[in-house]
Amino acid sequence: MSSLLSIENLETGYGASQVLFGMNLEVQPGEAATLLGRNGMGKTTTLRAVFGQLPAWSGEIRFLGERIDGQPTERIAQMGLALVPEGRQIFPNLTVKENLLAFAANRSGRADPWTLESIHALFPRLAERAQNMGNQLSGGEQQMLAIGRALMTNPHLLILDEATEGISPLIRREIWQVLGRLKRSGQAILVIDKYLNELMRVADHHAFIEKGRSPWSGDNDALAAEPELWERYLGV
Ligand SMILES: Nc1ncnc2c1ncn2[C@@H]1O[C@H](COP(=O)(O)OP(=O)(O)OP(=O)(O)O)[C@@H](O)[C@H]1O
Repeated sequence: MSSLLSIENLETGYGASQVLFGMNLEVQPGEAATLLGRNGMGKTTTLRAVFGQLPAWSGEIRFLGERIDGQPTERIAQMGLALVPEGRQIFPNLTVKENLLAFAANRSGRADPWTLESIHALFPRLAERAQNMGNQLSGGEQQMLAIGRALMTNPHLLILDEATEGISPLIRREIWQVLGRLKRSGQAILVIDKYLNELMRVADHHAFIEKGRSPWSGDNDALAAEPELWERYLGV
């Protein structure tokens, strides 16, 4: 099976400051994968490179088998890669409904593409809030909207940076349930978060990042069998 997303020996950084030193990461079709690591290790930087927001200094990034390093962000998004960014980046002056419709497209050519109705069924709170402006939402509601907006592009791969950071426990639980449902429906997901127990319930495959390198990757059973890894790379 060829990987959906594959990062090989990626090096990049900001100006003279190198952050990634040969990063590797793979996400397979239909898989829920995680990228785990302490603050400042290079998770967001890896995503910036994937989305063409930072140039790769060396190494290769492939999506659907095609080289995407060096491609513009818009082209990468159109191929069916969707990001729920840290900070969510909801349009504050558009309604919830307008936010959901802003990028609606069937980029993966799904037979049953997401609609406003199916997003509302997934997150009933968004139906209640349909006419509210983006800036009238709680952090958790904004995150639901950011996920809904990404799904409305019908991506091959949904990537979430800090999926549940700063969100109330109740909505956090709802977001984990939704991610579990998406995964069971066959949606490929790459998720960054710090809640390891929840990540292990939702995801099949895990990769650690430490100082811009990837020292370990493996499946749930392998991660569960090596709790010393959690201490070493996450400090938990
Ligand atoms: N725009 C930037 N300019 C310069 N350095 C940056 C920039 N963004 C991040 N860095 C640096 O790059 C390193 C990796 O940051 P990155 O945001 O990728 O880490 P992270 O693993 O996502 O952690 P966090 O959870 O704190 O976001 C850090 O040392 C950070 O200070």
